[in-house]
Amino acid sequence: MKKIVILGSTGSIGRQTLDVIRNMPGKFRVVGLAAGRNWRLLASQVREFRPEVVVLEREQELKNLRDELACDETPDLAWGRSGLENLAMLPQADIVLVAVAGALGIYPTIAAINAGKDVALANKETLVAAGHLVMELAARKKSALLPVDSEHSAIWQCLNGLEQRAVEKIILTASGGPFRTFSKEEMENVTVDMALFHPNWQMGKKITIDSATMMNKGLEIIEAKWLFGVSYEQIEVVIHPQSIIHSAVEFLDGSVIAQMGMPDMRLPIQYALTYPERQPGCCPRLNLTCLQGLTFEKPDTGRFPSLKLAFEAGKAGGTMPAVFNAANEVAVDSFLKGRISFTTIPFIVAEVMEKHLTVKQPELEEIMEADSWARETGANLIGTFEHA
Ligand SMILES: NC(=O)C1=CN([C@@H]2O[C@H](COP(=O)(O)OP(=O)(O)OC[C@H]3O[C@@H](n4cnc5c(N)ncnc54)[C@H](OP(=O)(O)O)[C@@H]3O)[C@@H](O)[C@H]2O)C=CC1
Ligand SMILES: CC(=O)[C@@H](O)[C@H](O)COP(=O)(O)O
Ligand SMILES: [Mn+2]
Repeated sequence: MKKIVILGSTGSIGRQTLDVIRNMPGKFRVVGLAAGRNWRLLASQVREFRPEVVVLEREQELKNLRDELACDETPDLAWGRSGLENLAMLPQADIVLVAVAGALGIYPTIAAINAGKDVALANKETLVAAGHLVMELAARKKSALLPVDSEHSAIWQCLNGLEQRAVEKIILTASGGPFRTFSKEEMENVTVDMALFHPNWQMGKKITIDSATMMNKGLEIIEAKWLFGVSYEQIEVVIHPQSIIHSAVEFLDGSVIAQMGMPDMRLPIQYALTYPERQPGCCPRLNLTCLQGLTFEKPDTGRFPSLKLAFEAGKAGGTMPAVFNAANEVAVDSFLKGRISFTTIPFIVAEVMEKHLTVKQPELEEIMEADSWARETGANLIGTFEHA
């Protein structure tokens, strides 16, 4: 039985991971769970899965959880970044699933790899900000990085052990989000609720906004570069509104292999957890004759500048992708709070990138410094918008 730690168990990926595990009795034992503030949901997960260690973001919610679980057999409890990192290194764990949102994921991912764990990585921001460090560390520690992001799981499945030098290009599919057909002017007036309505996937708020700006695809371009060792010239984004083809690989001989399935994250989660095996699970089946048709379009970088910014950040390298990511995180947060408009998000990211002096081959400390600088610079810019 594989022993698993889930970081971000109360979120969209975390809850779906627990569903996968629930539907594969006898295959997994949940030894650790971490969440942010949703201690009530965490308490019910603790009662169901009986982990040995549980972590929350802050001490105050941890007290609530302790009181809530008082009559039960209580697991070891911890809080904060150190709690998260220690949980990622839990000696009895075989695999750590990282599904916290944002650059916060860097710390437990590095901790898990350092402890020699296999890492099922949903958190794309980690590779965007610190890809060169994480990939090098994983290779050195012989820790497997198992992609969970649907497109990267698809590419991984298409490659299926084939040599990377046989790859001509990676075709990264994108739904285009809720504003795929909107004009620039129409996008200026969209509301938070409109942006939170993804046509195909139910996800956490941050990634849902990223899908609407197509920043998600930008982050995924950089994630793919690190996971599959390709150049940016070998990555093509194709809009595929139905989200049935999760991505494809074109090989040197012209053959294109694509991975298909219903848009349900439980399939890539399950594949990462059972790899290298395939096992029956709870995912809905794809019936090709029931599909209305699969369509494809070129992305429009005029309406969705995030894609262009991602290629620029990735090609600049060094600390620039961390700045790209952090500026986006603050901008998305401000949009969700109603402080800036939707189209201001990529504008803020572009402005912050413009001001940044890239540090080449940065250490983790320099990446985190660049991340903090970008958040502060982004926040100041956002302030000028509010007072304008
Ligand atoms: N959702 C999806 O379908 C997909 C998501 N991803 C990626 O996976 C990651 C997670 O996304 P998603 O599940 O949608 O996000 P959610 O916002 O739904 O979940 C985030 C999780 O992280 C927890 N969390 C937040 N802060 C902390 C903290 N300080 N310490 C510990 N836990 C914390 C939250 O806890 P709480 O709620 O208790 O505060 C929650 O459990 C992102 O990087 C995203 O890009 C990738 C592909 C698809
Ligand atoms: C489910 C998943 O992997 C998301 O990253 C999804 O791909 C978002 O859809 P977009 O293609 O709209 O960004
Ligand atoms: Mn994805």
